[in-house]
Amino acid sequence: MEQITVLGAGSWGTALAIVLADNGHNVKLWGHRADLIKEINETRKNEKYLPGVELPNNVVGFSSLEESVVGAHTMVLAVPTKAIRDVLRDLSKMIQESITIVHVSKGIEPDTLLRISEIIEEEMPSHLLRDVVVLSGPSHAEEVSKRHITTVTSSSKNMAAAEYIQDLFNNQHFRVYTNPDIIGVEIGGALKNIIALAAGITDGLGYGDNAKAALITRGLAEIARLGSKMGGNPLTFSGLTGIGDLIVTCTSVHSRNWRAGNLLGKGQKLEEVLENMGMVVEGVRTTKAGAQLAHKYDVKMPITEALNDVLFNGKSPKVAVDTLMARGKTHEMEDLVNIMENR
Ligand SMILES: NC(=O)C1=CN([C@@H]2O[C@H](COP(=O)(O)OP(=O)(O)OC[C@H]3O[C@@H](n4cnc5c(N)ncnc54)[C@H](OP(=O)(O)O)[C@@H]3O)[C@@H](O)[C@H]2O)C=CC1
Ligand SMILES: O=C(CO)COP(=O)(O)O
Repeated sequence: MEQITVLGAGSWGTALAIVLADNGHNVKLWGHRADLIKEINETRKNEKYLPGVELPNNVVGFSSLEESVVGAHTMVLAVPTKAIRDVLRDLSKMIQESITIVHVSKGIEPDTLLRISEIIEEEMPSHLLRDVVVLSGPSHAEEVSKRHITTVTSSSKNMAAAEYIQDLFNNQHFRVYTNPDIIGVEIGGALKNIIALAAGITDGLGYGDNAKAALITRGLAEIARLGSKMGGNPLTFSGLTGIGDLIVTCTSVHSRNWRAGNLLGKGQKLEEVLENMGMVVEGVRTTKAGAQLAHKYDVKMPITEALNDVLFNGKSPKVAVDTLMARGKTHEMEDLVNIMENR
């Protein structure tokens, strides 16, 4: 059994701490708010992020980052993407030996357009970083924490590291696959949040299941077009971290991205929506990054661009949908076929 540190005591960090604890590991769960950590240690609950869920005794909360990392050579990074650089900078000052970082965040950094594994490689001194692994897939924390059946994918440039993480997390409720395509896995996991926001918007506007199916399918087409051009394997997008995560995020009330989109579709302003959500809505930043990536790689991403106009350029959701539907006619598969032929 191992000593593992989970960095980030929100919904996902806490749910993954439960999975690891169920597998017999000793888990140190670090959160930057002392009151939340006190609640976790005194009540075995994290009511804000996972109401009603009891934490196993082998999950111990820490509000000191320094104390939380003692004795661990594997760390799960489960903070929102905008906090990752700060946490890594602090972390690198507190460890002496090299570690494996498993990141579970779904986003792309605007402007730098870096994937999370690239940010980790940039921020961590190379002598302190053994491997970077991403664990991603259709997995709402609310269900994982209740031990409902879930499947995810472990991916790394080093397959031995991906398999090590597969072994660490895999259990009867939480089945872990491996995939060597870290680019495809990270792009699928990040960009599905854009489509989930859009699916929430069409639901909020009162459109039905046909619109939802259209968004999931055409959303997948634009994610695969971009991801393939960035070097991802086109097949990855038909896997758990592609279509799998699109389905679960676009169709579930658990999804914060879907819920935020739904409120936008009903007429609320973005600032108001984010203020009331109380949890991270990764798709907002990632939409900005997605539109920048579409431009950089010269790939058509009409849904991403339409959402970018709604979020940042004041376009109304209804006008954005109308504009999408009024675009010139096109072939369903042509762009992806061209990209694959030119690889
Ligand atoms: N929830 C889910 O089902 C899943 C989430 N993910 C991904 O996991 C990542 C984390 O999301 P999730 O746990 O859901 O988010 P939550 O909003 O539930 O929790 C985020 C946690 O990170 C903390 N935090 C914020 N900023 C910092 C910082 N600078 N330093 C340290 N801690 C910080 C928050 O603290 P505070 O209380 O102060 O805000 C909060 O405890 C996201 O990228 C998300 O896409 C992936 C799969 C499933
Ligand atoms: O990534 C998730 C499920 O796989 C969680 O999605 P949200 O961040 O939209 O809640």
